[in-house]
Amino acid sequence: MKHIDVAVGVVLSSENERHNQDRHFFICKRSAKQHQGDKWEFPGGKVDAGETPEQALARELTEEINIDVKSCEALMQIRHDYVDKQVCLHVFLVTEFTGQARGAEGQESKWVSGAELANYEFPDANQAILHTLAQKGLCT
Ligand SMILES: Nc1nc2c([nH]c(=O)n2[C@H]2C[C@H](O)[C@@H](COP(=O)(O)OP(=O)(O)OP(=O)(O)O)O2)c(=O)[nH]1
Ligand SMILES: [Mg+2]
Repeated sequence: MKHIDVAVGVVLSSENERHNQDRHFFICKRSAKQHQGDKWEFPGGKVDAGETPEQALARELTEEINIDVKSCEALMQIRHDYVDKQVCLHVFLVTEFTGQARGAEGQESKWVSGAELANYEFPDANQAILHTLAQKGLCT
């Protein structure tokens, strides 16, 4: 089966808020023709040959959502088997960036609160991300 490494950025709003619970997350909608199409995602993409996951993260977030990552931390790695593809997601928490996040490839995108994340359909592999964010008190 096809195996791919993917860099994924959980981008947190940089507003100077007092409570973690108030922080917002930037999410994008995958296009209908992509793998796991029409689902929402944390922006990111495939790690190219010769790239580290962190380098891929910076490149993909510039391409897809127009930001420059200034600070990030590794959150977790998730291996997941879809019927047609095996993915390893290298998930980072992006805590500082410059630029205005937007769907730079024409995709639908939005900032949502931690509580609102539950209202969006993500690929199955993302359950573990939402669980970890909840454990860290970043979403409910
Ligand atoms: N970006 C992203 N990908 C995810 C998430 N959850 C999840 O299972 N995936 C899977 C779906 C895809 O199989 C893979 C991402 O690959 P991709 O095809 O979007 O990579 P890419 O951005 O390089 O896309 P492309 O230019 O080839 O269309 O990871 C997520 O939250 N964000
Ligand atoms: Mg992508």
